[in-house]
Amino acid sequence: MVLSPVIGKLLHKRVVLASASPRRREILSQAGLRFEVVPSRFKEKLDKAAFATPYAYAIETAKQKALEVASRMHQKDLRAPDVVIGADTIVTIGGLILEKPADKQDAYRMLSRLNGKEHSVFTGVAIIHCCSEDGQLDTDVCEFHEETTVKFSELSEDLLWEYIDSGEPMDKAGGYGIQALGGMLVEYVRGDFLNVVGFPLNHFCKKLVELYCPPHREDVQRVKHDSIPAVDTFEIASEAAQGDEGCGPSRAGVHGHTGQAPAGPQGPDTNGLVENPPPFPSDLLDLIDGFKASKALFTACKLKVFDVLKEEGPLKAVDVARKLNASVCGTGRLLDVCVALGLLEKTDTGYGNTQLASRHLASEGACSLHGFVAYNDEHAWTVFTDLESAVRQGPRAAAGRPAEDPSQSRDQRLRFMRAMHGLTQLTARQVATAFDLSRFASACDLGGCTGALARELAREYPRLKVTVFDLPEVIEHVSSFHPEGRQPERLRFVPGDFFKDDLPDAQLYILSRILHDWADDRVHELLSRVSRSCKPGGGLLVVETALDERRAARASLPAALNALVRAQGRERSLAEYRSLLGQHGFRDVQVAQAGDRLDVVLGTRASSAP
Ligand SMILES: O=c1[nH]cc([C@@H]2O[C@H](COP(=O)(O)OP(=O)(O)OP(=O)(O)O)[C@@H](O)[C@H]2O)c(=O)[nH]1
Repeated sequence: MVLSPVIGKLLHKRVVLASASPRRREILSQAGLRFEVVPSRFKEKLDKAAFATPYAYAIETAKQKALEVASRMHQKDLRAPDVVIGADTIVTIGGLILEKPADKQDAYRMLSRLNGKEHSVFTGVAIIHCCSEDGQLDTDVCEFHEETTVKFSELSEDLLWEYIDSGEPMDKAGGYGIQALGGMLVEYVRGDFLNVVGFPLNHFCKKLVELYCPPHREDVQRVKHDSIPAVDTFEIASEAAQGDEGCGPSRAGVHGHTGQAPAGPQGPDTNGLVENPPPFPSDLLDLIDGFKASKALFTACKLKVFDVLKEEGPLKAVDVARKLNASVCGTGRLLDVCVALGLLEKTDTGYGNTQLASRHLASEGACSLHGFVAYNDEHAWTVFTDLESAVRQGPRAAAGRPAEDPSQSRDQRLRFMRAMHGLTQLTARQVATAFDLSRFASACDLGGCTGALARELAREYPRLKVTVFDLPEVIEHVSSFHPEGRQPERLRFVPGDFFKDDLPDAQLYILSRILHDWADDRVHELLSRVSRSCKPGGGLLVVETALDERRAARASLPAALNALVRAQGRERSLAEYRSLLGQHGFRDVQVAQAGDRLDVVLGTRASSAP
């Protein structure tokens, strides 16, 4: 990936975004930057007439915003962050600078000015490197601006007022948000779109390259000879950065007001020539630390940090600690780590959940993965400590251990059900719609657990009747997963063992995340039972994470390792699933993907027995 080396330069630094703008926060976090948010208290009231150009005004405002945060943080802790980023977006038309409208009338004045015309959007950005020494704050400022041209269509008064009444203009420079409803006002954009939204990401990354990955010495010589800039595009420079001696993390590469890094040698060797240090292994360090990040996430979930903050956040560390009955120091550190991991946000008022955390890490909610996290913390974590012996001796080494049996105890069973419920809810829609299943009037989800997939199927296909068939000790707990009460009429739960009992009648059988739990002999036994129950023309839908080269390596890696540490069962490739269905009398086998982690295989029962 070309981009990561540049943003990666900031990964091991404490970075603060000195902005209250949710758009800036989103743009930077989507680019993979890890940072805290501390909105600036600098009043945007500089004398515009004192600046030679509109962008000089925007840059100065951005700089003052960032400096205010740096010095406030320094005064508070006598320790400033490593980097503070400030930005200011303005709109200019006919020599006038437009900022955020003060009220609706002001928004109307601005939008009327822009109506039917071209205008410029400038964002000034300041990247401030801080250093606290002997109680003194020392700063290095790198600043730049970006300009984008935007043309508005001819808009009616009614439309303008309708837009103003939507409330959208009020916190946006020039009184419109191009990324939302305001996009409808715009005829064309020339330049960086994200610059209009509030942060020129591309230019920012180029600046990081200049700051952290100064050109090779040879390139500098080439510049002299050819007059071609060594870092002429961000992509080229960042590619170079991957093997570049100039990518060290030290402040040595960070330079002052112009933002230009020196192109000189990095250090002499005995011949007076440059000794190139190896590239800094940021990705490797991240990998080494990866397990700590997982454990921090697991611990925060277990302590219900995300639940507390969802209900009562933002809260200071001391208040979170009190609610968790935990130490203030330990809680503070855990919260800061969660900020760095992008799970929490920190502002003046305290710590709050990111949207991701509220949605997926709090224990309640349709998209909660809290149960899945707990399962990984309490079960997978322990099982994976056996990875070394599984690798040395192969998966059979694990066969001496008791099978990974989620029905061992009531608590373990419930934990497993919670994990499966969260995971299935997250993917149910993608699975249900991977194929058009409307030709089936009835379906039976074998091992369908809490019915999360069955419910989605019933919702998606209004004439489909769905049976969930699972062990009695599983079915007994189903109601606790659907606290709203009654199940939909077309959904029923039947207790039974798919290896022993008659399978319920259905036109479509579903085995979702079941086959990988079983060794080959058991898979054949199960598929032949399904095949016998399924009438010609009926279907079998298999849902699994297949070991497949098509998928990005990362997504199928955990599955590959699961197969090693599990006492029985194994992951299979798509070709194997196809062949298994074929061997058991299913024809026209088709494959589809459900999201980036699941494969769905659908076969139709042939009329002749296999
Ligand atoms: O199309 C869009 N244009 C502009 C915006 C948003 O407008 C504001 C610009 O205001 P400013 O630069 O002063 O930033 P603030 O929001 O006040 O936050 P600071 O704390 O950084 O001063 C900015 O939020 C843009 O994102 C838009 O959303 N769309």
